[in-house]
Amino acid sequence: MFTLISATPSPYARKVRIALAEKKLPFTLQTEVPWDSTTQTKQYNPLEKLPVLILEDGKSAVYESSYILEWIEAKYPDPPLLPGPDDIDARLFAKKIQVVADGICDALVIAFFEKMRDPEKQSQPWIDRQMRKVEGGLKALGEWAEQRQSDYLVGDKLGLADIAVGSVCGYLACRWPDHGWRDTYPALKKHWQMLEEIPSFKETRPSPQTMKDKVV
Ligand SMILES: N[C@@H](CCC(=O)N[C@@H](CS(=O)(=O)O)C(=O)NCC(=O)O)C(=O)O
Repeated sequence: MFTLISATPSPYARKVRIALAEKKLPFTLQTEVPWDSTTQTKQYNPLEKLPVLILEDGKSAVYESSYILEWIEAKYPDPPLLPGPDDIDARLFAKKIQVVADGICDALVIAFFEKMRDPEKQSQPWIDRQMRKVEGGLKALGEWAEQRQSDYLVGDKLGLADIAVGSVCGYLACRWPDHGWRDTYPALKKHWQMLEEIPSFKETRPSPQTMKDKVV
């Protein structure tokens, strides 16, 4: 059986948890705080990041969430989470949506840790730059949510794009509860609320974690 190294707030790990559930692939969830010295990520990932999918041999591992999802889709194609090669533009669009969703998460994580520094060491221009990426990314997601032709962002069934967007929206709701994206982008809010009722989303809702070690 697979083991997934995950963390309770991680939007990247949530994508993988949802995909494994949607494909009915059983796995052991190994929840860690990747910022603490106790994490096992570096035993499997030279980049010391989770999520890490440890394969059935207990040693080989796949890491970087978008690559883990590509790996799962290639090895376990049914049910598909991407349009087929016969609809390559839709397939590529779904991956583009994941790029933006993950990029919002990346900027949020950078801003989060910049704000953990002693106030006099924080760079406001650096935080502002990250939050510009968050706002620009959310604007794009909001437009795609408005333009969708079904309940889902690409095609007419749950796919990678929905999983990535649901994960970043859930992360914002968890870590940035006062951010106004739900008022600014009602179509995105409606899409996210629909996703959160799906069992694989319900079972993977993010929650904050407590970091023991000093990170910055
Ligand atoms: N691009 C990576 C990002 C993964 C990532 O940043 N993971 C964080 C944890 S979380 O932000 O997802 O909660 C991590 O392990 N950070 C530890 C480190 O960067 O040393 C992915 O998509 O998998």
